[in-house]
Parts: sequence; C-alpha cells; structure tokens
Amino acid sequence: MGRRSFGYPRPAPDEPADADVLRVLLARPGALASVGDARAAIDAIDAALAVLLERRAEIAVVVQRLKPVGGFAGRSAEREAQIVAAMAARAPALGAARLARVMDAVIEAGLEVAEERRSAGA
Ligand SMILES: O=C(O)C(=O)C[C@]1(C(=O)O)C=C[C@@H](O)C=C1
Repeated sequence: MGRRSFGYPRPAPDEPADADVLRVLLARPGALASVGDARAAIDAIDAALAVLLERRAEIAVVVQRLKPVGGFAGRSAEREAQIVAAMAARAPALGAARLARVMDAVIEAGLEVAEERRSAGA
C-alpha cells in the first residue's frame, strides 16, 4: 500500500517514501466551551490514538521476530525506560510515572499480539 496522504503534509527530507502519514486535528483545550465540543475533540484524538496503537503493535511484532530473544522473555527494562523518558519530555503534565503505566499496558498489548501471531505461525 502506498502513502495514504496525497502531497500534504510534505514528506520530510529523511522520511521513507513508503511510510504512511497520519494527519490529526488537535483542538486547543482553551478553545473548547461545551461538553459536546470537548468530547468531539477527545473522539478525534482517540481515533488517531487507535491508528497509532495499532501500527505500533504491528511494528512491535516485527521487532519480536527480529530480536534474538523476542516476546515477553526478551523484555528490556532499559529500552522501556528510554521510551518513557523520551515521551515524558513531550508530555510534562502526564510525567514519567503515569506514562510508565500507560506504556507498560501498550507494550504488553504489543507483546500479546506478537505471541498470538507466533502461536498462529503467522
Ligand atoms: O525494543 C524492543 O526491544 C522491543 O521488543 C519493543 C518493545 C516496545 O514495544 O517498544 C517491547 C518490549 C521491550 O521490553 C521493549 C520495547
């Protein structure tokens, strides 16, 4: 499947030509004055999150196949701490402790998908 956005946003110079691009409208919290508007903004973000989480899981499946020891047995606390620290720099209100809980669930979900694929011989 080719790129799903058509010319916009323009690819960055170091962007692979066969990557997909997700464009997300991020409402500014201060601009939301009703529950309906705020929920619609949350729904838009959750839709993007679902796409990101699904793609992340598919890529984590690939990592498990490529690692010498994949799956739950190959879990790396050091790598997970790096991921959380990088995210905390972009999400200061959430902070590292809360992000660690979120990412633990996200990473486990990816490893479960990898395990399902492995058992199915896929
Ligand atoms: O980077 C890896 O080594 C992975 O297996 C991927 C991943 C992840 O989902 O980000 C999954 C498990 C590891 O504990 C660390 C990270």
